[in-house]
Amino acid sequence: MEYLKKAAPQPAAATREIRDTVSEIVGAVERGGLDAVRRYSERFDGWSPPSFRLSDAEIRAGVAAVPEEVARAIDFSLEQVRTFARRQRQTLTDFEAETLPGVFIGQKQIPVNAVGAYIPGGRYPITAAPAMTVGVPKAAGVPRVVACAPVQRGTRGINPAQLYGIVQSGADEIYTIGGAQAMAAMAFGLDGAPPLAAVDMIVGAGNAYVAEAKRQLFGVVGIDLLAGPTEILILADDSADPEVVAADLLAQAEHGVTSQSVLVTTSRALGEAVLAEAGRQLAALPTADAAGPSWRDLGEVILVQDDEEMARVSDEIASEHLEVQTRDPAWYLARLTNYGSLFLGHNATVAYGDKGIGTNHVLPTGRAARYTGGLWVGKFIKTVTYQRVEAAANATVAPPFVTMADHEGMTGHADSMRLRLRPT
Ligand SMILES: NC(=O)c1ccc[n+]([C@@H]2O[C@H](COP(=O)([O-])OP(=O)(O)OC[C@H]3O[C@@H](n4cnc5c(N)ncnc54)[C@H](O)[C@@H]3O)[C@@H](O)[C@H]2O)c1
Ligand SMILES: N[C@H](CO)Cc1c[nH]c[nH+]1
Ligand SMILES: [Zn+2]
Repeated sequence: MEYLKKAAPQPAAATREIRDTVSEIVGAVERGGLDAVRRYSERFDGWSPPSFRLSDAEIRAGVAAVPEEVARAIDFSLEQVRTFARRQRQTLTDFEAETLPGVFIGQKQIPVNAVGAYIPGGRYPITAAPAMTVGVPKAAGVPRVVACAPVQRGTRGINPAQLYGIVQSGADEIYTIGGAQAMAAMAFGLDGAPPLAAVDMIVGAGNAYVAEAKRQLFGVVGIDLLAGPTEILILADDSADPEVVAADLLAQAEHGVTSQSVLVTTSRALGEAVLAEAGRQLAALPTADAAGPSWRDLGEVILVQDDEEMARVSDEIASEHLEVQTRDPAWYLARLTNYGSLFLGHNATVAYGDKGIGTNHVLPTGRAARYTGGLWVGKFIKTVTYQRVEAAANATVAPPFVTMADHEGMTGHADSMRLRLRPT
């Protein structure tokens, strides 16, 4: 393995300042409710409306500003994401098995009752975000989905295209609240007129304060996963087009200076061509863009011997997004084990996934793909279990379990089971 370009060491994920600020905000919202939310909203966003919850009239006025072509594109994206989520939902089934005569063990799929979805603002108000975090829980059958999004800087509301996406995705309540205070508000609930009833789970991507709030609120509520700065890894051989590979690396570098873009290749010629091409594409950008520093500091090009070594390095990196631009992508589909989402062949691109080809764009970062996949319909569904036992089966199951409980000294447990052996 040889580095044709090596990244600088990654900055630490959450600084003490962020942890302390978020801890203060979360504590204040828990104790002070709406007053605390208003205080932080004024401080960080200059935003203090009479009510944080959008009325029907405000929603109508907001979405009226969305160009028709943009609305149709968002509809298309939402439809793709919903279609795939519904197909995934069908893979989660209830069943009951008779594991011993008279012993019935079953599982049931129950949607979470109330979900809070955070829709991030930012330099790029991402219009596919509502499909991922509102549309998918709705496809799971979640009865109540609350959406929170920050006020768009310099305006008096949520970005209209994001608001359109939130509405079309089926949100039941919409609040113009951003940051850690939004996450805490959804987790603890707010008194007010109308009140915001606490949810059971909070999901979605956002800045470092939003991610840290999710981490601190885990336990009070469930969370989806900790989705940090975007990453891309491309595996390519000499069949790949350097212009396409460079464009795909720089597309994710656009997310910000903490985004990592890595190419692993079996071809020195391709690696060198991609480096030259990335330089050319960056120079052609109209403005000084985040992609520049991100690629310069965190971009990496690694040369390997063969497909097997390429797969081993890829599994070690465990990237959020993984593109395979080789002659035989099917071999990689069968071989690879660690990635958030896989993009197979020369036509598939992370950007398609980002904008809503069907898979979710909230994905594990920072090597979390070693142990989890991304957000999906199953995250909003609890697979719960049950047992039913017929009287005749007590004679089979009670004796070994009573023996175990007696051996452990757990007399209460033993008695609970012995009682089932009494003649009726
Ligand atoms: N992984 C994904 O799927 C994905 C998608 C879209 C956006 N993102 C990320 O979302 C983020 C959007 O950035 P953003 O910050 O503009 O929007 P945001 O919506 O994540 O956060 C805005 C809020 O941050 C809070 N905030 C700002 N400065 C603060 C401070 N000093 N102390 C406490 N709170 C503060 C404010 O309350 C504000 O409402 C980016 O980091 C982007 O990479 C990720
Ligand atoms: N790449 C981001 C995290 O998967 C999502 C996104 C949406 N639009 C652009 N990018
Ligand atoms: Zn992206």
